Amino acid sequence: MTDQTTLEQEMAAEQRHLDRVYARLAELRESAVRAERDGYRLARVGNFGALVERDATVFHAAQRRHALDAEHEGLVFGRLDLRDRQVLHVGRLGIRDENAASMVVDWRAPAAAAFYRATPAQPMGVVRRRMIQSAGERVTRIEDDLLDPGAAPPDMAVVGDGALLATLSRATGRGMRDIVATIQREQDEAIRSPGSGVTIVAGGPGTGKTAVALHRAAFLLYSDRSRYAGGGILVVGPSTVFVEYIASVLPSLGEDTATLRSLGTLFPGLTSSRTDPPEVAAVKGSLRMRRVLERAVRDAAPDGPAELRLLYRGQLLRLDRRELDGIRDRALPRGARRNEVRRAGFDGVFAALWAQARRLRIDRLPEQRAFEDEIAERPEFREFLKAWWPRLHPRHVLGWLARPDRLRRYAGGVLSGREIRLLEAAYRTLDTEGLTVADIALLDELDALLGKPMRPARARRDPFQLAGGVRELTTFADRQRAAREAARQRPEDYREYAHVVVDEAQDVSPMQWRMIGRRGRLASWTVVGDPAQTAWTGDPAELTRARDQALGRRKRHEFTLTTNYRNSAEIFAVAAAEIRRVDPDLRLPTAVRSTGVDPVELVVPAAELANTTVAAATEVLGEVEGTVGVITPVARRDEVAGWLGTLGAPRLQVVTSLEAKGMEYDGVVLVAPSEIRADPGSGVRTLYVALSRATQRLTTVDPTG
Ligand SMILES: Nc1ncnc2c1ncn2[C@@H]1O[C@H](COP(=O)(O)OP(=O)(O)OP(=O)(O)O)[C@@H](O)[C@H]1O
Repeated sequence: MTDQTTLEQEMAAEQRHLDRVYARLAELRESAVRAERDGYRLARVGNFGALVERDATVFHAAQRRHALDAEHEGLVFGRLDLRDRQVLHVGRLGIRDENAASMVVDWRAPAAAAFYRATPAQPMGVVRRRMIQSAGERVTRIEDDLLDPGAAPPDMAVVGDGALLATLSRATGRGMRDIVATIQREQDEAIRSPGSGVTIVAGGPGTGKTAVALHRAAFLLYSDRSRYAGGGILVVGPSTVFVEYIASVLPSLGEDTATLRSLGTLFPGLTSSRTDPPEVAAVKGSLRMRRVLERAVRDAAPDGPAELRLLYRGQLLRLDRRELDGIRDRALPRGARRNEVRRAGFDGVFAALWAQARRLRIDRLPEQRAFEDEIAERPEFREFLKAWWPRLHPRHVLGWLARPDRLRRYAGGVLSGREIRLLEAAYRTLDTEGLTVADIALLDELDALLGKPMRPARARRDPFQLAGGVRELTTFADRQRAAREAARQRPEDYREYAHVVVDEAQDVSPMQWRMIGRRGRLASWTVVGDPAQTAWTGDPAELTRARDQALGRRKRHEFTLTTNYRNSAEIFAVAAAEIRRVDPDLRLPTAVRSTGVDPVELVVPAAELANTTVAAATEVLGEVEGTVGVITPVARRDEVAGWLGTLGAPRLQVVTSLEAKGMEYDGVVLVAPSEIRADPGSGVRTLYVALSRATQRLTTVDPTG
């Protein structure tokens, strides 16, 4: 127990430092605003010298002001007392006093690494590590670890009683929080792993994989801003619900240049959040679909003309279906892209008509060139060409799969009879229900196979080129600002990301790996996931192959996280028992927090499921301050949402067991868990995910019979 006076004295000392920091912050902000204003005035002079000077004022000032505004809350969260008596305060932002002495070290700077990594066994020169919590500009709590007692001066106080656990027990808001103040050593190692190559982070539920991935993105932006903000960082998550959940973490760390996308929104112009049943997703996600799609893109357009008939100088020129198919085949050698070789197809038609005209010995037949020009003038011939070899959008070709005869033709010998029937049933509702997330990867594949129709190259904008055409000297701040602009201006189908982060990677199908891989050819990667949570029921070897292909031969750095920070020990025990059904030897993380409250398990007659669910949700809403997730089998989502109406809005969210991937709620009501488990492919694993979403309360409601 810490004595009260010591605690008060230590808190007062930290408060004095914090006051100085905020006073300095106000000064910096004021001078940034002034500099920005003066800079604009200077720029009006318009000569080169003034522009260069503006460089040092406006850009720097605006960037600085932006950072100062973004990082106000919880600015300082740590302190290190080192063996050499030096004291470092660690925070969201680096700040120096008027004599350039450090008041706060940025958490991503090398000097701050010891804050996260030092242990009693390896103190890294740290005698005492202090965590500082604050609300607004007031210090509310401090918590010390004495790492090197032998080196501690006799008057060094050590105070506090478990700030990490206190942080973990706080209620969850709608969005994920950053963990910058409490990053743990094993997490820090993954966050600061080298920027190049592939960093793979594994670990069970709640071990902070997502948090690590996002903090790593912030770390990379700090360590090499021109590379990562310039080229861009793409963060891919499983669902729209998840992307909304994590969207505020990077901005809370002062970074807003990364692009966040769900797997259903990676293809430009078409999006989906609808999921297929796992056995359908396994077919759509299989690499064998590539062969099916290759066949489709070689096929005749369904409503295209069956033949060409043309009256030329009194004679009928005619190309029948077989001849037209032959011309298309020859114009489309393997690997050619249909939209890009239209010209070759048209040339084939001209050549066949010319040969026929010669065979028919048509009277006064002109030279070949003149013959072709004459035909090309005819509107009905031009209409024919457009209908016979239209410019195809991937969505057109995907629509062809909804015709059972075509699907069987494309998939015959590639997919099994059962798989074809599954696809047939799934695509029967394509026009009414729309695309699913798995279709988006197929569209992207089709896009690669079809190629883009030729269009004139557009001039690329130089993000550093400023108004007036003067390419100015660029400073760090200048580039940072340009990078932010570049992020905003990136085209929707941008593919040159410098870094790609893939979250919940265990659920990325082979076809989805191909889609993501196309966007990361030049990238280094961070891949996080937990194989035990996968809903993938297809061929695991295919999955590895597709993933390896996307990641290339880049050097891999692997990390495993071992502590579950999300679930109470009581809740995780239930989830752990579930996964042990299929994987008794799996190494599971340790849940660090106990609430003393066991999950509630209700089994009720089917007729009472609705009432019991509403009652359970009401009770859990009363027990926790933060969010409540009602997790349902996929088929029951709308029904359950109907039972609940607006209950608990906006704290309560209804999600399917598949949408629950990566999510976290303070309380969870899980509806019909045995229906989720009943899926023979991935049921148990999906249920394991659903059972491990809650931080404090879990109630399951199962219907009997
Ligand atoms: N070092 C930490 N300090 C405080 N909170 C942490 C820490 N690490 C993780 N957390 C919290 O634990 C929870 C789980 O983290 P996260 O969602 O990143 O885990 P995950 O490994 O991605 O989980 P899952 O695989 O179940 O989706 C989050 O609320 C996160 O903020």
